[in-house]
Amino acid sequence: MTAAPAIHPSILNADVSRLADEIARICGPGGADGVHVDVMDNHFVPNLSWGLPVVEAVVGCTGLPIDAHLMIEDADRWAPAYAEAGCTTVTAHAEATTAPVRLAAELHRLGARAGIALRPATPLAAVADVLGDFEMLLIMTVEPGFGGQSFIESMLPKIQGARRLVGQRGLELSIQIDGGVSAATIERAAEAGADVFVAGSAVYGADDALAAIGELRALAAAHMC
Ligand SMILES: O=C(CO)[C@H](O)[C@H](O)COP(=O)(O)O
Ligand SMILES: [Co+2]
Repeated sequence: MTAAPAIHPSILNADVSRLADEIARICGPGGADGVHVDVMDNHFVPNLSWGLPVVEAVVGCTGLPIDAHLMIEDADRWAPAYAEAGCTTVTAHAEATTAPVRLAAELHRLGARAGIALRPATPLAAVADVLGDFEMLLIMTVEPGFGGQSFIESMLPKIQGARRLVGQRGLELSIQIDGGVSAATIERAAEAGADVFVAGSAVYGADDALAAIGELRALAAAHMC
């Protein structure tokens, strides 16, 4: 049995003109376990979001753990600054780092947890040998770049494979999924072995964000392996 599920709302589709209020909307009893901040550079993905100044502002306006998902090229160069900015976890894409073990060590030195992310087309085998150096594996369940897409069901075996590997090797590794997470999809992802769930539109598209988080958490908890 894995630990309790964690729900990390993505602020990608929040109202950025009122970001502090939008973050306050997910805080409170039974609220978010962390804030997921998507950084996009219009090179690694065909979209541009925000960079370090906005992430620093988010760190400054909540006591929740901040989870930076870096969809940027040359993560080896840029990721450490997000650790220095106070992010709790900094996740780089496996496709955008040439030295993942060295990067994880640098993030740890700066006081952050290290995450490694996989695009849907990148197999688990690409990172299997380095997972012991990371605290979190992020399995993308949409093509990175945009919120509001449909969950890619064919990622379920990858999640199962990751959970198996964690068990076989006794790793202390969170398995996060990101993209298309909703009340309609979270149960299958939890059954497959995910334990950290990023949800953007399912939370920020709801009138009552706290209720949406509570529903997702309850569904995941009832189906975690
Ligand atoms: O990394 C991302 C997109 O690349 C976002 O975190 C993700 O898409 C969240 O939005 P939604 O829950 O609406 O799919
Ligand atoms: Co993300």
